[in-house]
Amino acid sequence: MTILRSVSLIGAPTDIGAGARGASMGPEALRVAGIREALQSHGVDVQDRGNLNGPYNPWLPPVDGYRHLAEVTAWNQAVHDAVYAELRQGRMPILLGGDHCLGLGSISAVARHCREAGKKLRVLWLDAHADFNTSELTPSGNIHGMPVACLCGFGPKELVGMGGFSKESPAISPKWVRQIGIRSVDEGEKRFVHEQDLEVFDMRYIDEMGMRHTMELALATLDANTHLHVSFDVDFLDPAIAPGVGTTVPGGPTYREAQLCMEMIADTGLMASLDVMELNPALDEKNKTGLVAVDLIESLFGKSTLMRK
Ligand SMILES: NC(=[NH2+])NCCC[C@H](N)C(=O)O
Ligand SMILES: [Mn+2]
Repeated sequence: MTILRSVSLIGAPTDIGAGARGASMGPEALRVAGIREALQSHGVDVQDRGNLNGPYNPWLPPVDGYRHLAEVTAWNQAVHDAVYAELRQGRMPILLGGDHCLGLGSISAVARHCREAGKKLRVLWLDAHADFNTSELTPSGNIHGMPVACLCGFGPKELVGMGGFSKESPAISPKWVRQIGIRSVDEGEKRFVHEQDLEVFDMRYIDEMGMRHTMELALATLDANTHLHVSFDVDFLDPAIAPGVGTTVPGGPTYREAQLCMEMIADTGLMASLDVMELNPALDEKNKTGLVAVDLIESLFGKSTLMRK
């Protein structure tokens, strides 16, 4: 039940899977917002591994339902390798995105590590979107709308196969995923989410049942042998507190709801890897969104805003 106290920051400065340019500046904005110092103040050993490299963004239209598939693959392979290397060293990788297509590289590395270590995996997907599109369903071709589907085996072989997985034996099962904060799902994508039985706690659910009950369910049935991965798309948050993202959707969790969400994750002591995705400084206001993201990450590492010890 101990949180890994050795963390490695991995920057992935690209917006290759997104529908707006600018998430490529996310890693630096998180550093400027003080992510390293914030974690250190909670006793975490932090190594900043710097930024990964990859192809530039050619900004082309989709081909066969995918935008920039070759470039997305190259970036994800770099992320996969870097995340996997940290896990092998017993360190906790924190991926600084970059757009959410990179969740594929990150989580496939986590899944590979768990498979080898005989660990169970639970993925918490904090997002406004389900990111469960396929090339047939996508309205945009933007691959940041597809990583969850790819991880579950539905996508191009370049992405589905990363880490030695395949359509027959994908990186994760939909059963391992809990999505929280969802409020924008495309029509075909919605059908597919139901078909695959993804467990989605959408905003209507959070409105009616509250964040506490939501997180109790999302974190139920974890045990000491579970690797908890958190994929935090900053657009999970209400745009009032987090305007600096490419695909804002109104009606997200408030500051307090988000804090409670993070604190309850921290209470499990099981978080072993994290993605912080989609921060877009070009759309932000004086790095306000970067700062709120860092504040919430502190809560994931046990900062309590209240009178708790
Ligand atoms: N990670 C994200 N911000 N995803 C947004 C996806 C938006 C939309 N569902 C699409 O497929 O284009
Ligand atoms: Mn997302």
